[in-house]
Amino acid sequence: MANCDNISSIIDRRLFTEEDIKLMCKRLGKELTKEYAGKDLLVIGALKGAVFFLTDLVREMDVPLQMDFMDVSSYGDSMESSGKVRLDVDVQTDVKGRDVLIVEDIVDTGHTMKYMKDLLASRGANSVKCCALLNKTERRVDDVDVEYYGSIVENEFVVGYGLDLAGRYRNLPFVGVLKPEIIAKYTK
Ligand SMILES: O=P(O)(O)OC[C@H]1O[C@H](OP(=O)(O)OP(=O)(O)O)[C@H](O)[C@@H]1O
Ligand code: HPA
Ligand SMILES: [Mg+2]
Repeated sequence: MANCDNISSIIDRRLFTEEDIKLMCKRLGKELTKEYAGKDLLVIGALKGAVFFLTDLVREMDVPLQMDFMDVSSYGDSMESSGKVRLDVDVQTDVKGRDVLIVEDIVDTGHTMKYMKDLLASRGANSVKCCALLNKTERRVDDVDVEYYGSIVENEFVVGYGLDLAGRYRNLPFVGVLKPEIIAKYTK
């Protein structure tokens, strides 16, 4: 395990500052307010990565909505997807006939998003769209529509604002890239 005495000792580069993220949430909140006006919206957050983005995003949305969560994971302690999505905790809400918006921190290979979209659609949701803070298009394996996103991100492993490496660094208030020597401690 790598120690994290302070942020500057582990971060190589900051890609998205707190201000950048705030602006993305505001822009997306406005777009989603238009999209879901007059609809019976159910927002589903993908735990654990989406937790900060979801709570900031929904507070920028001026529509009545309900929230639920699904705990899905496929990375474990690795920087590569296992290719298998594990559903640890399911939603408690009946999605039949509902307009569903899945909120994610990142769409990378697309395995997780495709899994969630297919599952919720198979349960009879009226519509299933998604909103991700980051869209790592270069790494896509599964062809899945990402209807709303904050920014495209290059093919680098990022942490912060919910995004983790082996469960750590989620609580950084910005998104950045770890120093190579920190990554090395997790990959040897
Ligand atoms: O597009 P993909 O290649 O599937 O990657 C994206 C998914 O991977 C991460 O979750 P992870 O499995 O690490 O679980 P976590 O959200 O609990 O960190 C991230 O939060 C997304 O849910
Ligand atoms: O770049 C990433 N960082 C953290 N978690 C992730 N899950 C998929 N891609 C990433
Ligand atoms: Mg996740």
